[in-house]
Amino acid sequence: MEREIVASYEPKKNNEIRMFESSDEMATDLAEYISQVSEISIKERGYFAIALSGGPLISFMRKLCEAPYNKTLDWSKWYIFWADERAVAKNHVDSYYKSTKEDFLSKVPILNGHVYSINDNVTVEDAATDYEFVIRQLVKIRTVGVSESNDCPKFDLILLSIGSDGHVASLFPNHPALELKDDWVTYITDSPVPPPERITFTLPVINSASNIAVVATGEDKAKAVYFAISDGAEGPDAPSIPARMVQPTDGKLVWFLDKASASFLEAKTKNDGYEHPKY
Ligand SMILES: O=C(O)[C@H](O)[C@@H](O)[C@H](O)[C@H](O)COP(=O)(O)O
Repeated sequence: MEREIVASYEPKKNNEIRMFESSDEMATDLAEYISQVSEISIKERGYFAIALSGGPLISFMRKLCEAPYNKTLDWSKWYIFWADERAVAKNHVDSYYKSTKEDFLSKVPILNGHVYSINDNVTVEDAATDYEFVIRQLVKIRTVGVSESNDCPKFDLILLSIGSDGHVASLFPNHPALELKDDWVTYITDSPVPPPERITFTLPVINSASNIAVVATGEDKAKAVYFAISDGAEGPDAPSIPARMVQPTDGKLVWFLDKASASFLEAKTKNDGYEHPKY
């Protein structure tokens, strides 16, 4: 007898879930997705303002440095930001700027003047204030768009990766930074994942983006992914998963999942007697 397939998780409105068999397939699709979003943004606004973050993201963007994208994309219209950054020197091994420069920026013709990295010569608090100021200037002249629902910047694309605790950017479970409503950029000094000092976009800024993509790889993300994606998922940990609070106001959210990170979702969907662990 055929098993009944029931979708026992309900993806939220404006959420799309893409699952991949291999890292290569994910990288191919992510490059195509970023390319399409950049083309649409440049056509509609004349610019492409993209915010990056850490984790495996940059390696998944590797195909943008190859044909056809290295030749076809209008790189002169790209503006680079970071949704979060570790407060370390730009040449420090922990710096997202450093790894992004080495693995992406040095391989494509993005203009140096369009790369907005964090000031690494000041305290983490001042770095957050400076970064918000810079973004405010760019919103004024509309290099970065503005949200129709609030005065937040409307990045064309914010790329995030998810940690095993469900953190996105440098927004960690139960951290007061999750509650901020008026700040665009904030700082933390107590990150549970080292290094402790970081700056991060706040949830209102993330959720005001036109497009958000979250990349998840590895079985250690399966629980967080399930709680983040599934509206109906319950459990004491569920409400504290920061990735669950990522929900674009007017934009669209796409999840890029490898098989391991999607394993709880798939098990729940198949209704094949799999007893989902209770959290
Ligand atoms: O310092 C951090 O906050 C981490 O580097 C984090 O941002 C990372 O993106 C996730 O932990 C996923 O990374 P992996 O998929 O490599 O586990």
